[in-house]
Amino acid sequence: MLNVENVSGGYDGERIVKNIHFTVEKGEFFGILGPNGSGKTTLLKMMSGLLELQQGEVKIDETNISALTKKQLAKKVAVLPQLSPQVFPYTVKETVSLGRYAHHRGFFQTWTDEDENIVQEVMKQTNISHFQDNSVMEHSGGEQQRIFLAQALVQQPEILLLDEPTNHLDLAYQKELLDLLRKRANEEGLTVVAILHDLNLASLYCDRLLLMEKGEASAIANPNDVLSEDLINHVYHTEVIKQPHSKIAKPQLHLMPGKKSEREGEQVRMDESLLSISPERIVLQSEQPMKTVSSGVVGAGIGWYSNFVNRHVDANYNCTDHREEMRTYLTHHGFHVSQTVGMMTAVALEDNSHRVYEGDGFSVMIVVTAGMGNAVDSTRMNSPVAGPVKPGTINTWIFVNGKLTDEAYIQAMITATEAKAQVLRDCHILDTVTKKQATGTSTDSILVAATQQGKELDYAGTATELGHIIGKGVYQEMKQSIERYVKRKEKHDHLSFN
Ligand SMILES: Nc1ncnc2c1ncn2[C@@H]1O[C@H](COP(=O)(O)OP(=O)(O)OP(=O)(O)O)[C@@H](O)[C@H]1O
Repeated sequence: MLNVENVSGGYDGERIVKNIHFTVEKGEFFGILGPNGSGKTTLLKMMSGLLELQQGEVKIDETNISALTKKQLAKKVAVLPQLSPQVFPYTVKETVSLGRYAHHRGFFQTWTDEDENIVQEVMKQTNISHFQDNSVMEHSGGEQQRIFLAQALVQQPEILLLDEPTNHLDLAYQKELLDLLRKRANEEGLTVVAILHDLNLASLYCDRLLLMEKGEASAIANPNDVLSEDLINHVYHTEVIKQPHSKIAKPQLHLMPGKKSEREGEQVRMDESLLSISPERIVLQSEQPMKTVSSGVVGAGIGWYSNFVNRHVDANYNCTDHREEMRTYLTHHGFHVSQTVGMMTAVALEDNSHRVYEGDGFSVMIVVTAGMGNAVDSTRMNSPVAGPVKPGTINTWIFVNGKLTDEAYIQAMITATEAKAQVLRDCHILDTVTKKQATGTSTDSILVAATQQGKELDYAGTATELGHIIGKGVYQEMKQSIERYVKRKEKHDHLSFN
């Protein structure tokens, strides 16, 4: 266990680091963050015994490090300093081997098999074996970083102190180095203390973080608490947005770039002139990407998209990989798949219904295509919905010219779904199997997209103007579209009958 007890210190009597107090447990990965000049390196130098303390103590397992000889300390603590431009003309292997110094008794003690095995193993782990006979001077900053990390690891310390270890490393090596350190921490109980500038990497790898500000500890806690928008904004004087990582329970911070021009952020256009409707597809192309939450065939989930395509497919459309087929279709028709949300429907697109609804400082455009072939009661108890599904689906598009919160996106979906159930009730649409009231169809899709410009719209529940417009608008457009669908079907059935 490493104890940093009320430590203060600096250079030439000046106090740079002030009253820092924390404990790092065996096997813990502890990160030190802070703006340039906040005292991180000075603190690390004091923890490694390189810089004398003005006040306080640094202890390893209750022993003050000032009571240890250099060699005793080197067996316990290894340091990877910031990369120095000055390197000596040794080979890579010689440089790494210097890390074994603490384990040799006499100055001229011979090199043992154990030393060789450890050096070879660590060089393999840090991926430097293949250039072990080259001079260190021939290597790039990133390669030198790995060489000096290997030197620290062959020292087999209990505690590893690293000053910006991922500097100079490309993306893959940053991940590899941090994976390696975390594995050693978990499996071998190596205690890792690392100064990191990348707050997102710190979030992914560190168990706890110390955030320094002007030589003092601004926070010591788990990454979720330290990486709060307010704290980071306060310490770095920079606006960040905190979001969860999409795959694991770790926070990530997004920077907000400054405006490109004064015009950026002005209200953007969102009206029917952006829509083009043909029997083959309905397309909305916006001038700027919109933040979209959708259940489309392509572009589903959360993302920023500028093309929205509702494609007509034949009633007998059957494809083993409909996502891939849809991507091919979009590409073939000139849409960049990465910028497009794509949906499918077998209903006649002429029967769509759409309109722009004006709110106070914002607008909403709603576009609906509706078919009832798979009408279903979602509360059906006995028989699950099973294929083959007949073509016929409700695709609902809601475009908001305004700035929505995540909460508003979710509420918009709730409001739209409630409106859908009401339309189906009023249109007497029944579940095709149970003949009870239908609440939707088994293949419905929805998208809510917002320009994220203009008026801030925090909520979209029915108590708000936005919610009211969505509820009313979805009801009206969907009802219109269903009535057109029903009329066409009656005409078709009548013709087939005759
Ligand atoms: N050898 C030194 N002699 C005198 N002052 C120093 C010395 N090293 C650093 N300082 C000063 O101490 C303060 C803290 O520096 P330190 O290197 O600890 O900050 P840091 O948080 O690691 O910064 P960075 O993120 O830029 O690496 C700075 O104002 C710096 O100028």
